[in-house]
Amino acid sequence: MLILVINSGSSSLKYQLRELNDDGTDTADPIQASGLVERIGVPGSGIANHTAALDVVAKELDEVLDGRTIDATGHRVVHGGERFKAPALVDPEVIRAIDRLAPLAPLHNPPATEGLRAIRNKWPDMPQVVIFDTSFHQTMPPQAWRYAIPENWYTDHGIRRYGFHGTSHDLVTGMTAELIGTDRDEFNGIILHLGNGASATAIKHGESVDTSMGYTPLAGLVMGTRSGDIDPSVLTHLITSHGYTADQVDRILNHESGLLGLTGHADMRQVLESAEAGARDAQLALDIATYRLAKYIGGYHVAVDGAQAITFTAGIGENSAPFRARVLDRLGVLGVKYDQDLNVVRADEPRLISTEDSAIAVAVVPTDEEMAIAQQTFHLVESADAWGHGVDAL
Ligand SMILES: Nc1ncnc2c1ncn2[C@@H]1O[C@H](COP(=O)(O)OP(=O)(O)O)[C@@H](O)[C@H]1O
Ligand SMILES: CC(=O)OP(=O)(O)O
Ligand SMILES: [Mg+2]
Repeated sequence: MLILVINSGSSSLKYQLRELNDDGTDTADPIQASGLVERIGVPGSGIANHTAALDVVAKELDEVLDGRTIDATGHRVVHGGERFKAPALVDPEVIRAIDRLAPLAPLHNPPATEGLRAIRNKWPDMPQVVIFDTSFHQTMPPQAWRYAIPENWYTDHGIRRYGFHGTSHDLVTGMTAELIGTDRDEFNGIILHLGNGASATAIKHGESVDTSMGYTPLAGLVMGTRSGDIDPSVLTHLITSHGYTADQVDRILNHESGLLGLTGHADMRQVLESAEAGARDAQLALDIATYRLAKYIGGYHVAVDGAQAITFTAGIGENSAPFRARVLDRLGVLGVKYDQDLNVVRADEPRLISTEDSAIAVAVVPTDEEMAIAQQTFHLVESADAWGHGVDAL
């Protein structure tokens, strides 16, 4: 089965065309094509919107497909609100529901529904599946997802913690349990997804019980360009006393803060290089980022009643031994011990970097959101087919 995976960002569209076996597993060479359309909606880029971006993708795919047809498309959708606790097969009502969630994710959900409609218009018979970043976190208990604000802000406006990167946290939870030889149902741990966006998730009995992102993906850890946690009064103060508009504050906290705001570099590699070269701002940025991350790990160790493993994943988590070392060096009080020789970049497979006598296992596990989306799309389309045949037979 050929599955197109679409990840619509606010100004970009990433895609992969993946080939799966009849049982839903990857073929030997699963990635048939992949690409990235950037600068969507940026004046002068020639790509006005996500519909135009999909025209570019369709042209690129035509050459690869060589007459074969795509069987289904799986879309990453950032916000599924409280409604979508699992992947869903797309119909017009589902698209409208995602549209209604747009106020919760103004940069992410509108491009996603534009993509859904564009594909429906281009390939009307192709099944589409939506997979939500928020779904995995719907198992959190209210003590983790409610904010201490008036109840009607939640009931009237949906203000609560949702959490993101769920596809990755879910996949990596299963892989970590397998790595340490525990049934997923019995696995308690902490997953650190550290990419451009970064989030930590507390896992109890294999499910999310807390996560560092909140109402939006701005909350929590220090990220490439996002501030993470900040006193909300800072925002109102900048607006009422320093002449900022709400839009400016929002843009600066999302796009000009984090590592970029502290050092001028959003990329962790550059921050580590400058710190090695003695730059004070880069050293401070690393201290802020690793100190905050270590505090989340300590908190989540409590939240899960004792973590069996701490897992690093995504761009920084998988590739940066120096960043991992700076975090782990802060966890001695928890009895965490790692092996410097194991803490190096190695082949793309899950592995432990802790010592035998570490109180908590430390793992590095490569995430693969596209693979997970393709597999979930496959299974939903297959079961819908089975259901469809069942209905026909009645
Ligand atoms: N070898 C490395 N050392 C440090 N950081 C790295 C390395 N390789 C990648 N990164 C970081 O990973 C980040 C991207 O992570 P990734 O998970 O690919 O992001 P996203 O999918 O959110 O775009 C980059 O900002 C970069 O700083
Ligand atoms: C939700 C989110 O933060 O996604 P990304 O890491 O892709 O920016
Ligand atoms: Mg990512």
